[in-house]
Amino acid sequence: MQQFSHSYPPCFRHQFSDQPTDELSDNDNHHTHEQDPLPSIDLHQINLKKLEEACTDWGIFRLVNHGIPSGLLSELHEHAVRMFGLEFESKQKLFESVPLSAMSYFWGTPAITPAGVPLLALCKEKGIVNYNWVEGLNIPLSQPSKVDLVHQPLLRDFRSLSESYGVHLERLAKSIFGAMSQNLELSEDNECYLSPSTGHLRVYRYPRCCFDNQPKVWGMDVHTDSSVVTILNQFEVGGLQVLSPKDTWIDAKPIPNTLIVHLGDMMQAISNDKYKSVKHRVLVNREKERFSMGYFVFPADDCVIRSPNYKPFTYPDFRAQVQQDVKTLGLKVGLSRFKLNVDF
Ligand SMILES: O=C(O)CCC(=O)C(=O)O
Ligand SMILES: [Fe+2]
Repeated sequence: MQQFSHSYPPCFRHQFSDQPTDELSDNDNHHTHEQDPLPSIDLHQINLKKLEEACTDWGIFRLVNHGIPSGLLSELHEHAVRMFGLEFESKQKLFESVPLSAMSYFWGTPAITPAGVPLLALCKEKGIVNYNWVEGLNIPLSQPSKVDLVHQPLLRDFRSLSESYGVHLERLAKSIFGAMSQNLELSEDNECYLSPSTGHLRVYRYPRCCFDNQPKVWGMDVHTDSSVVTILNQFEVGGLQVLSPKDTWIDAKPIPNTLIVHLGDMMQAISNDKYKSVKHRVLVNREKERFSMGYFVFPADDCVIRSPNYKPFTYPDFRAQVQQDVKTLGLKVGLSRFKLNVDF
């Protein structure tokens, strides 16, 4: 067994015996020069028409000229590599010693409660592998600096880098939402549809996965995000796929100095289904670990979403329904739970 696999949760270790190689795999595709199929939006000069098309047809776009210093992104990457690379048992202990409001650690599922606790204990040692091949850190950005991490320098520095990154993400989310509101002609009464205080960051490591044949294992299986928007940074290794307007899966490759913006379920509801909450998934990689970071932002808790296709509802109503469905059915049903005139 590889030595570095000791940083993996035990359920990610057992298939793991060969050497990593430097060859590029199919989804390690950041150096290919094919044309990027995703629509691209320039934050310096948002073209409203192009944005409208991207939101209506795709529900996802690539953001260029975002103005986040590349040094900040590479520092975040280095810290993530160090933190996830700690031996699993000490990593667990480390995160147990800090309040969930500062940071929480999870693996096997991206579904966690608002407090940061995984919703499902999916990691089975034997039998069908139905957990996602991912480890993550959840970092709420709402109460910056209130948490005392003085005795944990690695986490303290990471938290502080995350807060600096959060300031940029808030700026980006506000600009993008502002432009979408203009296109949708939303009134100023709808300002609560985007509440930066709900923002949180998820940092992921997708461990190498050596399943050759079946069962099919996902880094993250097909889903839509519940957010208004998600702003994603992928480091070096690809694997993210999105459902295109033609209903085919396409690679959303890591391209340096660009971010990926997903529209989430809340944005689809706010736009009364004019905009799409994009379906996406993450492939596993045999040769390389993958790191990514997603920022998720939601409506204010007491903000009622009113759209003709939907019963009035708040984001906490939606989240509670998702959590119940994940617990009882093992999957998120999503927006159709809140639509008018839908039979279950
Ligand atoms: O890691 C990625 O590229 C995507 C993560 C994602 O889809 C999510 O956290 O909802
Ligand atoms: Fe997602």
